Amino acid sequence: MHFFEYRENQLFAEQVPVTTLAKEYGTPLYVYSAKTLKRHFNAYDSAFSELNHMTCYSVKANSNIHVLKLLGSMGAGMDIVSGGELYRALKAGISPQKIVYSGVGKRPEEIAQALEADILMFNVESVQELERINDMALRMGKVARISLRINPDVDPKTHPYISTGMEKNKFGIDMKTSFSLYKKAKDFSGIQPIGIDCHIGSQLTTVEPFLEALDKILEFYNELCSWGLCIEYLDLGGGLGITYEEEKPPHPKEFGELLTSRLKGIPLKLILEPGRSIAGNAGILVTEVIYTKDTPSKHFLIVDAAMNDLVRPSLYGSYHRIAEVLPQGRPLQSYDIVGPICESGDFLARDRELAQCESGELLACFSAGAYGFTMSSNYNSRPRACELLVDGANVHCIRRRESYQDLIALEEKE
Ligand SMILES: Cc1ncc(COP(=O)(O)O)c(C=O)c1O
Ligand SMILES: N[C@@H](CCCC[NH3+])C(=O)O
Repeated sequence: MHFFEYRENQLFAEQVPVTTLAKEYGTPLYVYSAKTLKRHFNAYDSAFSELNHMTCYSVKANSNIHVLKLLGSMGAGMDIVSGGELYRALKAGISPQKIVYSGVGKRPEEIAQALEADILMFNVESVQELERINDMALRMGKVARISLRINPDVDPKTHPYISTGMEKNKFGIDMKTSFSLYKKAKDFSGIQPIGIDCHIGSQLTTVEPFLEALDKILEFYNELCSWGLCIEYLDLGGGLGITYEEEKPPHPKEFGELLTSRLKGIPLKLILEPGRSIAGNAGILVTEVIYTKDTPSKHFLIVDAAMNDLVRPSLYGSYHRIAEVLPQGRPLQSYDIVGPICESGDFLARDRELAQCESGELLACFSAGAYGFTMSSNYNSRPRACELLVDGANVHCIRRRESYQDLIALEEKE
């Protein structure tokens, strides 16, 4: 459920016509709905209200500091994967005690930054990383709270590029090695194991893989308890999918109920790291048709948003619904909707049925609030898009459009 709706035959972002936004801020343009972000966060967070839990929004999904502030004001913690994301989270006023740090390649300076900030815990992804955190904590006179990220070898049944919990993936530590590491943890005086972590992938549309992973993790937890190792936190990561096309992922409520029934009575504090399920359907990308072009085999709509703005279709073959901002009631036509970038892989949609369009018309690309702007680049020296946050009738420009000067700013001599 989101607040991008057609009224009076035109698309609105909450109370504001999208045409008004495009006129004032230009295109390509990311538009987020504050009401949708709040609704999604509440739906997710309240689904676990019977459990002692903390919802740590996954910053990588949409890391605009104003989005982080909004979610932080609702009580969200943050899941981070880099020093840059830590910087953003702290700047957004998130308490370090609500920050968990995942990622396979934490660099020494990033570990130092997180130790300095005194974050809640590191989700450790390798033996060498654990040794490094221990050494650095000792040198800095700190004790690092950690979880091991377990790789439970479960198939999440999602796109292979975003599967993270199978043995062949680079993420986490296999169960056997994890057992021996928890046993050895007492030799690491700079480390305090306080949790177990697991994140098996993104855009999961069924609950079975989550439950399969959870069962394995709970067995693991019982084993740790039998050795007398007291773990306080169970971090189950993110990964709950959304509807882009016809997927029917479980509603957060259903997801919450299932996990609650498995976890009730177990003395663990649950951490969740949702990203896409909070931000995905809270954003659209607005683009203008520059040209229409017919070739012997295709009808092309050449639009002003490209793979540098939204890479998901090019990278994963992902589907994003695309529709006219001002429907004209014209007959349908099959289009390839492509950007101006010099790559044949630069497309937002292929062979897509859409009402016939003309140059100058606006299109909205839906479900672009997560992994949209955060994965954008300057390829072909294209300034990155402007981001707006609409809240009722109020419009906040939360990132201005980049300028040509911005493109070269870091290349100029001091
Ligand atoms: C460690 C970790 N936590 C949380 C997430 C957020 O996942 P999603 O956006 O699918 O909820 C990711 C991304 O897949 C991740 O790598
Ligand atoms: N970037 C991916 C999700 C990756 C999640 C990060 N672990 C997407 O757009 O679907």
